[in-house]
Amino acid sequence: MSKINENNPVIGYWMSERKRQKLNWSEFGKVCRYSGFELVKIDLERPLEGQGPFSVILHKLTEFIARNDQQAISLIKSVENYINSHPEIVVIDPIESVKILLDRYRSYGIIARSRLNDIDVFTPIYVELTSNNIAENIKKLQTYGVSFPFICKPYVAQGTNDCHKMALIFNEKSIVDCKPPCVAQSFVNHNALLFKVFVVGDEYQVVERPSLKNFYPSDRSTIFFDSHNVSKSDSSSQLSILDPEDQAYVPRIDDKKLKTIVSVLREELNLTLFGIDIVVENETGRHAIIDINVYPGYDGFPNFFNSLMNCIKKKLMEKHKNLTAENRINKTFLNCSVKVETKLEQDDSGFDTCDSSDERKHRQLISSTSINSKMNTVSKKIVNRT
Ligand SMILES: O=P(O)(O)O[C@@H]1[C@@H](O)[C@H](OP(=O)(O)O)[C@@H](OP(=O)(O)O)[C@@H](O)[C@H]1OP(=O)(O)O
Ligand SMILES: Nc1ncnc2c1ncn2[C@@H]1O[C@H](COP(=O)(O)OP(=O)(O)O)[C@@H](O)[C@H]1O
Repeated sequence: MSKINENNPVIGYWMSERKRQKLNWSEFGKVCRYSGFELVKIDLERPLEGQGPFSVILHKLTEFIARNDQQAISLIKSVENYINSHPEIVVIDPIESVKILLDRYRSYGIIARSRLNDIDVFTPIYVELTSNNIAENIKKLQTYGVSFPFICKPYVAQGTNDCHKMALIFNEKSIVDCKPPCVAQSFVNHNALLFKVFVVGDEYQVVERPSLKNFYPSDRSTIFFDSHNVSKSDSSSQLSILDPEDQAYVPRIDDKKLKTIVSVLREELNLTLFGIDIVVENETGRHAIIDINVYPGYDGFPNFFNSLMNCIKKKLMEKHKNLTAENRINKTFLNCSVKVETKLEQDDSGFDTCDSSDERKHRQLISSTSINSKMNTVSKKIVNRT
């Protein structure tokens, strides 16, 4: 086992204590040490500048990004500033991409506009409701074609206490149960089976989870539920028990489609760690994406930490390659400029070509590129590749 020394690249991370425990994160510390990395928890209350240098920053800051108070805003701002002034660091994942996914309306828009349409993968019809005016909401639902029953989902997708509190609405008189701002989305019958896809860079794993049973428009009153009581691996909600006539049919996911879904969304979202929730519509077999999550729980993903390590190494290699290329381009550019200046002025141009800031950044990264030689130390297992 390699020993940590000052030259070892550092992975700075931040996630809540709850998530650390859920993931059994100290095991990842061992995987890091084994691969020659040091894993250090970032102290968000201190300036980041003094805590590095980091080769990688891995974070789940959704609870701060989702909050709108001054303290959370300035905390995220300072992390963003630090990241912006250190382009040599691999960031998993870009805060800008995370922000998009925390907004359900925006993430559905990305799916709806993507080329997933071409393979008949869709997001169920949705509309945002921002007002408490019932007549206005009825009109909006009709205009956009949202049908009964539909699910009312809080605007914010992750990171708050209320973001998993949903309402299943069966008729017009219950529209009063919508709590704007929210997204109203047509309910797709899918025989209570949810396919959860966990993505780690170019690897992914699909697990099956319980989901809501089939529902139809009716006079019944609204069903309020917390999604975490329905679709976790150990959930056993009454809402998931199929009616006897539905029990024979078992939805299947199409592996080819799944592969395309993952590769299109990786590209669209610019994320490394995310989860996609898919249901397969009864009768048509069409695949509907109903939710995308930032840095999910990976419950059921075999050897998640090894995959995460492999992914980090690949991303460092890519970053190294890009910075080297950028550096080469800059050098060429500088050389040209120097030549032009020399020609024009027949004089010392004043350019300092030997220690550009890019080169300094490059050196900082490369001090950690003993990484290259460590590329193959982690056993490579798993799964499907995009
Ligand atoms: O693991 P965490 O940080 O508790 O976050 C959960 C988790 O990502 C969970 O995903 P999954 O592992 O069950 O797929 C997400 O659940 P949903 O798919 O039901 O949305 C949650 O959104 C995350 O919760 P949080 O809102 O606390 O970020
Ligand atoms: N459009 C939909 N059609 C059918 N069922 C849905 C739909 N959207 C959500 N669900 C059900 O509600 C649950 C929670 O919805 P989801 O959007 O994934 O919320 P969360 O982000 O809280 O997990 C899903 O696991 C699924 O059972």
